[in-house]
Amino acid sequence: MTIDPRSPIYVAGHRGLVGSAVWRRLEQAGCSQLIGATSAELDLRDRAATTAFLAEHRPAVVIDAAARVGGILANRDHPTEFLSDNLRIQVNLMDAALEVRVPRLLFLGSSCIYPKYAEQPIRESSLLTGELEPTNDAYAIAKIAGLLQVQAVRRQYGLNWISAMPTNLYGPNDNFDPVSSHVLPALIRRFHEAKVNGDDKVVLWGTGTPRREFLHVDDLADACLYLLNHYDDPAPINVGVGTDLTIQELAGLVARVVGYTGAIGNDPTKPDGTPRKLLDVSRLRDLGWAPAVDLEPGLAQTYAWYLDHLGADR
Ligand SMILES: NC(=O)C1=CN([C@@H]2O[C@H](COP(=O)(O)OP(=O)(O)OC[C@H]3O[C@@H](n4cnc5c(N)ncnc54)[C@H](OP(=O)(O)O)[C@@H]3O)[C@@H](O)[C@H]2O)C=CC1
Ligand SMILES: C[C@H]1O[C@H](OP(=O)(O)OP(=O)(O)OC[C@H]2O[C@@H](n3cnc4c(=O)[nH]c(N)nc43)[C@H](O)[C@@H]2O)[C@@H](O)[C@@H](O)C1=O
Repeated sequence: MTIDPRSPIYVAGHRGLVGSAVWRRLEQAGCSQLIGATSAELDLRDRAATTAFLAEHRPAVVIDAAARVGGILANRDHPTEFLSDNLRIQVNLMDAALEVRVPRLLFLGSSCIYPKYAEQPIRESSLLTGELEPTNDAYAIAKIAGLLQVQAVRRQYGLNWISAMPTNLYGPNDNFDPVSSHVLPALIRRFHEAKVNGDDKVVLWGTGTPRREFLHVDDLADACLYLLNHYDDPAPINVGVGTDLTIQELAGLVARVVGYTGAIGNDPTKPDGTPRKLLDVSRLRDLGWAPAVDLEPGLAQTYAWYLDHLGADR
């Protein structure tokens, strides 16, 4: 199945980290009928408004990059909203897409759907084989419900919908808020501010020992288009780079890119989360896709973007 660039494509969440990268990638591919709406224009938690929007625009493709997203503390401290908002956003969007029989839909989950102690690297078949990481179990359950909805619609209605499970992402348009962000943008900001203020120590949350895998969002966007053109299977597919590093090693890399030369400490009172979640990306590699952006140049590009947008609202 190949996406027709002249067909209407709705990118839900098109101003976010992922949605904006997907939008850029689709533009690059010559897609001329892109549809987007901010959450102020269309709150996807509003079922009637979502149904009306899909009925009006009748997209041929929907990419669901709209969600309540955040780092480890945001997830830990707001499980109610991470469960409720994400369930409502995805159920409303998929129900509305089903009503108008959208032929192709890509749902985005996350590597946190897999068990906390899954065998590494994590294969798609590990789903539901063990307990979830408690700091993000609400978010993970919402995402698992989303991929099951995709499978149910495929089975019952024969629509060619798919799910992808990306690893931790970073890049332009990320959330750099010190409390609600993920680790990579948080560290870019913290090391930058320490450099500017002449601080001699930056403190990391947790022990620094957890391992994480980081994929540049432009690679994810490219993978999304690739999957829409080449993937047609009910099973979710992992999207990652296939290598990981410790948070302490990541901090060293960010410090080097930012030009911070002071000490790096730890705050073990903050949660570590999952010890490791390296995705097995062999199914995606076998389909013929591989990432293009290495971590260090990707970090440098993201830091340059951060400097260009200092003080700007997302
Ligand atoms: N960031 C990461 O590391 C990872 C992300 N993912 C997945 O990728 C997807 C996108 O995440 P990401 O881009 O990082 O998140 P962002 O927070 O950067 O963007 C989320 C987008 O969702 C939109 N949105 C949120 N709530 C609503 C709502 N009620 N109605 C309409 N739109 C809404 C926002 O719209 P607006 O800007 O208009 O308010 C925003 O553009 C999510 O499904 C996430 O689970 C998966 C793995 C890792
Ligand atoms: C993508 C994925 O992201 C989330 O999971 P996570 O990978 O644990 O998220 P994180 O990026 O916030 O943290 C990664 C690691 O880094 C450490 N850490 C150090 N210092 C900072 C710091 O300053 N900020 C943050 N956020 N973490 C820090 C932190 O303690 C942890 O050990 C899910 O909730 C869920 O949203 C999801 O699906």
